[in-house]
Amino acid sequence: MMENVRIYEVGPRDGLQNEKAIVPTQTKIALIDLLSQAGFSHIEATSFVPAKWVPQMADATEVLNGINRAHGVTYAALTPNIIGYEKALAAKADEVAIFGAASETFSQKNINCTIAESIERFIPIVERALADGVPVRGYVSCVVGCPYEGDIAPEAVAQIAAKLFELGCYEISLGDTIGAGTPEKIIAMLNAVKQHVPVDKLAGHYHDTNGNALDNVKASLNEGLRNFDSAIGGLGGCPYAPGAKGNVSTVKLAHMLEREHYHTGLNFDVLAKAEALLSTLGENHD
Ligand SMILES: CC(=O)SCCNC(=O)CCNC(=O)[C@H](O)C(C)(C)COP(=O)(O)OP(=O)(O)OC[C@H]1O[C@@H](n2cnc3c(N)ncnc32)[C@H](O)[C@@H]1OP(=O)(O)O
Ligand SMILES: CC(=O)CC(=O)O
Repeated sequence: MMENVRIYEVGPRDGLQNEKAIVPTQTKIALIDLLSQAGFSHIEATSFVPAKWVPQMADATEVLNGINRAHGVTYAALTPNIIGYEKALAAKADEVAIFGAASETFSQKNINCTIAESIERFIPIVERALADGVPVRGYVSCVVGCPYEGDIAPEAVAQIAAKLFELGCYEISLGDTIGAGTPEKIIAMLNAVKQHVPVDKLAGHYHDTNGNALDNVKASLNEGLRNFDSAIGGLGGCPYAPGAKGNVSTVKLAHMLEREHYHTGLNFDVLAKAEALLSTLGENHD
């Protein structure tokens, strides 16, 4: 029997946050509505961050209010602090994500605080969310390389992954933010993290800057991971990670997994329609 792999679609957030021209709210809604028909259990729809930090996500409330919610699909949003969490809750996000980093400099540039301060900031979010019955996912950025500090030690990743898991995140998504990973580096990082977080609570979130993302997924499958993030059209990047390119493309990832005899449950015809919609945006994707 084929084993299942869950693909967590992050295109509407991680993909669109880095588009140069502001994408109209109705286009974002149309994209999420299409993706909702593709068979994903989880779609990261938006993020509740100040517009001065990420202007592209300024319409987070309108996006969540405008979509047609499909049965069985969890619509998630990034929440950097309690203000973001309150807004996400008001807009009826089904799940929220807190996002830290294994690099001090990236933490400062991306969320304007140290790693230790970020943990203090996350505690009230997780407490509130768990009391409200809202699942919390935790991200660790820069799991192999940082655009400011270079190589990141696997133990630094393990430390923050462990903290986020202890706080109450149900899953830790390991972000190769700048696509610096190679299978060897990813395996070393995973071996450190697996000492602290069960492998079935880990997800791989690999950007494809250097074309290694699919090989990094294969290496992670060998290490026992069965959860991966991807973005439709290979969209993506982070405004605070210079040079970061798109996430691994959902279609490429799903095709590779099916070739390797894993079941994704995704409908390739619907994914093709979503990619066609993206082609109207004009840049940054394949
Ligand atoms: C690898 C990746 O792709 S990660 C995702 C991409 N990166 C991001 O989204 C960047 C996220 N970063 C941020 O959102 C910011 O750094 C923050 C919110 C975490 C911290 O920013 P700071 O400017 O230090 O926040 P601070 O708490 O000082 O608040 C500044 C102002 O923003 C407002 N604000 C704070 N948080 C939020 C929020 N979540 N939503 C809306 N407004 C907010 C405050 O009310 C305050 O407003 P005021 O100036 O009118 O008083
Ligand atoms: C929050 C993320 O988007 C993760 C990353 O790419 O570092």
